[in-house]
Amino acid sequence: MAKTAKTKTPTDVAKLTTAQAKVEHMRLALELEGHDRRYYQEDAPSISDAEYDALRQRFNAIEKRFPELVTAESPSQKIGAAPLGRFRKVRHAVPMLSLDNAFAEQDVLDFIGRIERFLKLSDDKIDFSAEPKIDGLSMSLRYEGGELITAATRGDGAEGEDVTANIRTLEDVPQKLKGRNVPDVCEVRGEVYMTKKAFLALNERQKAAGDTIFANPRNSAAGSLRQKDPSITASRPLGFFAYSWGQMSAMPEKTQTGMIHWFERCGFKTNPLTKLCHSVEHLIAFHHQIEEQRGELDYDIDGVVYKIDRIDWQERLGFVSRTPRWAIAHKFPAERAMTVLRDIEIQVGRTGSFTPVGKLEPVGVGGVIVQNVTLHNEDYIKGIGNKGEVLREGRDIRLGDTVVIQRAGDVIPQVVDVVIDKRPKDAKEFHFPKKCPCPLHTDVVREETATGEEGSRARCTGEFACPFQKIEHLKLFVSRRAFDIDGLGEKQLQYFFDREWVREPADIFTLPKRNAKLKLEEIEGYGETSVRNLFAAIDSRRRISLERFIYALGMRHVGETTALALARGYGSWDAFHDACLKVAKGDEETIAEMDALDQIGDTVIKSVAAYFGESHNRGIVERLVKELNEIIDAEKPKSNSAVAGKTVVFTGSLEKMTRDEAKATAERLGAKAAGSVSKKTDYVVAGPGAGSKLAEAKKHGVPVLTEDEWLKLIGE
Ligand SMILES: NC(=O)c1ccc[n+]([C@@H]2O[C@H](COP(=O)([O-])OP(=O)(O)OC[C@H]3O[C@@H](n4cnc5c(N)ncnc54)[C@H](O)[C@@H]3O)[C@@H](O)[C@H]2O)c1
Repeated sequence: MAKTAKTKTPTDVAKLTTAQAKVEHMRLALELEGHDRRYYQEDAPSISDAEYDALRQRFNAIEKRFPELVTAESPSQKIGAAPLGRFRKVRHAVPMLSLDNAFAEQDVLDFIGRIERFLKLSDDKIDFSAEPKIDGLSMSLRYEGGELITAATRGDGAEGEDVTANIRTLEDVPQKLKGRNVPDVCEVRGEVYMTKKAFLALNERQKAAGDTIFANPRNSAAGSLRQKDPSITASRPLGFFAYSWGQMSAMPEKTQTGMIHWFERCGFKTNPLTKLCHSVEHLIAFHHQIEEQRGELDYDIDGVVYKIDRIDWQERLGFVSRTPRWAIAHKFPAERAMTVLRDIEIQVGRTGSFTPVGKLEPVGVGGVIVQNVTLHNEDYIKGIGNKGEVLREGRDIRLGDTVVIQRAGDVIPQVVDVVIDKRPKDAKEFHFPKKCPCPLHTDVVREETATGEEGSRARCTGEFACPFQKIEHLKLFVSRRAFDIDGLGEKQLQYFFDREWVREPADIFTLPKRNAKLKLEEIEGYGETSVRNLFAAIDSRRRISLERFIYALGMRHVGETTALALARGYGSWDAFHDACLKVAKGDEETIAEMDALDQIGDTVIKSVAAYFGESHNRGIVERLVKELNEIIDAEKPKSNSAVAGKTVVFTGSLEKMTRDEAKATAERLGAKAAGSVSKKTDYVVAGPGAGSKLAEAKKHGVPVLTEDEWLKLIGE
């Protein structure tokens, strides 16, 4: 049963204790990682950009106050997300970076102040190139001998996806650069976007054909570009504006604006609103002017980018982790609109958590028709929750209310205000369900937070008995980081689920056996080849690593990192399974053993106990294991390597591997990969763009290795 709500507003960062900061830092890092994955890899964000920016600002404020919490893995050090396996990977010759954000004018003044101090300027005049910030996706186009040879997305900044065939279908991208004396190697970078008109027309066509409806032009541009079949990309109207460059064998110009004109001479389109500004007043006036024009533009923009015009100064200023020091994005405030809330529906997620979704009278906000709005949780609807402090503290949301919704280049907008004057007499209070809307009508409880307190989210207690959770769990089971079954995406899974062909993970593995009856090849969209490929993909997963297997079980609070920690801690499935059964029975010794494992605490243990305490779950696991050939033991960290017991910090961008890979290799060899440099650090491995950590290493006399030296040291 739902307990009484607790009113909680986040503690001011300045008042956080070290312990509180650590917990919140970890929680926010996990939350941001999830959002990054959904946004960059799946083109399907679940919160608005404004909400995301607010989370990130708080996260950054915590790291600023507690710099010891910054690790190489922190979202503040990362760009975008690693490319998915769908496309060939392309390593960028020069990393593709993100941009620092300014929200208020003071942030812009601070940015300029930092530049003046860094360059030690006194009377020198700084010129800026001010450019609309196009809300699309960045692209790097590599030309050799003037010919287009590769096109890659940003990915995680170091590696992107090879989308050359798709990019070749864009009219705005020349196959061959125009003009004489074009440098031998030119990497032209810019933004791929879809106009608002094209986006609305595409959605109409998608709707008529019963296909995916895109949430906004950015998503539809990303989705249209990242198609396996280039003819689909060709049928979608995508534009490209050039504004930047990567590797250049020679620089044809000395300024940013000069380069923009050069791009035009090469045959590219550049944004016509770009302006050379000579002072901060100029920049701010330009920002206001573009903000006013924003609604009339045919493409989405979410701010203005200011860049130092002189390229030699850009080079001197360099980078700080994921952003250049010489540029900043001055964002626009979120767009708002007023509409009526008609209904509230409850969506049930994989772990049974409830998300109330507000059904709105459709309204246009910044070129997008909005019909749904996330209402987060019960407290939020009552106006008392964490998110409730946004303008409407104390004001609840009722069915029939006129609400102000906000969207900032985002997908799921949020309610920022309730117009009490417009509240109709018959506006109805919303009673949060005490039973799950699934056919089983299971009880609902309030979720616990990572620190064990009562959270604001409600959750169905049905676990795998609840059909809503079952399908969500199956989606996780086949996802890329779990069993990763090629050809078995959400759509196919839903199809099989609705026909009761797949109701639990083991059913996936018995599909080939049952096909004589099911005849998948007769389903529309399938054929003999695709069914053969699907079965081959299923068979190839009958051998799986222990950490993936544990993650795929979908236990609450057991994400990838925890799954890895458990796998490493127990080594084999038998040992882990045995421990889980004992934990479920309350065996104190086994609980203490699990508790002693690195990164495992009370919350995970409770969740393991709850999961294996259910006979239904034990049956699911048992039937699944029977279908597999091998659950591969987890590799225990090696202790006889040259780096066993050493502490290493990776900084800058690495050329031959991602930071994640580097860290994982170090850990496998028994080293500890730390996030910050101290006297205790044994090695700092520094790649291009290394900043403060390199300076720290020098200060403490810690040996600094190049990536190659590191690889030599570990014998790879
Ligand atoms: N809603 C979510 O769940 C979610 C998740 C992750 C990120 N986001 C959004 O994405 C933003 C962060 O994304 P990001 O790291 O790509 O940074 P960013 O979008 O704030 O800025 C960097 C990007 O701006 C683009 N850009 C457009 N015009 C440009 C120009 N003229 N010059 C240079 N760059 C230009 C480039 O693609 C570049 O990669 C956040 O502020 C957030 O709003 C949202």
